[in-house]
Amino acid sequence: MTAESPSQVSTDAVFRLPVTVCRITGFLGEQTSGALQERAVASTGDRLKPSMIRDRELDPDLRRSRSCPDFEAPELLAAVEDVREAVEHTLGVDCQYTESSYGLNVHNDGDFYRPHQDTSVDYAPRRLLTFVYYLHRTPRPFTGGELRVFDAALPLHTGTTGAWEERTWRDWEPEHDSIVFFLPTAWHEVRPVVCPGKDHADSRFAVNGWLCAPDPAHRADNGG
Ligand SMILES: O=C(O)CCC(=O)C(=O)O
Ligand SMILES: [Fe+2]
Repeated sequence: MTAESPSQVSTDAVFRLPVTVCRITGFLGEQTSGALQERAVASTGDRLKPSMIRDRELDPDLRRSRSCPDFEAPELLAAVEDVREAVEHTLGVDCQYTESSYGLNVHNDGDFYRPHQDTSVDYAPRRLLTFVYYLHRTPRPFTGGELRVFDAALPLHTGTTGAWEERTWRDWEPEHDSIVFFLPTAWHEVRPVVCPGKDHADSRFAVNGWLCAPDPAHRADNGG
């Protein structure tokens, strides 16, 4: 062993760590989730716009779905607040003084969202926690549409990164009335949806949002 190479670990070695996803099924119960599902189905026509990436760009190679940014789901937000502390403990994040932002995303036949992160240093850095709540008709009228969450790949030595093709992952079913929470830094994607009938009511509906650190510019005591 020489001073220059004290370790036998390859310079290409990569740590692969599972990313924690906190998933709750039967979250709102049959009646509340059914009512929310009906409101989601009723969001059609002009209310649905092609989904953007980074809140402002259309990129059909990266994301294909439609979104309703002004969808209201106060009962869901109240339930998220009820489990917030438990989720914080599980994921190791503090969201006590956060503000939420959310919208409805609709995936129909052939729709997808390629691997991405919900936050980065220069995009939406105030997002601290991602949540996605799923709604669909029963039995599930589509296949695919799993939420794929990639394991983290950390180089042991600076200068090497895990090759994208060698990534490992876990898929989560977008089951009606289930919700997942994960850190917005996690790499994730929506697998392509197969919904042969193409009926809007048969879509994969998801209320997707974030708990965000407050913007200092909006503080009530700002400047005081
Ligand atoms: O619908 C999902 O499962 C995830 C959606 C998503 O990743 C996003 O909107 O940023
Ligand atoms: Fe995302």
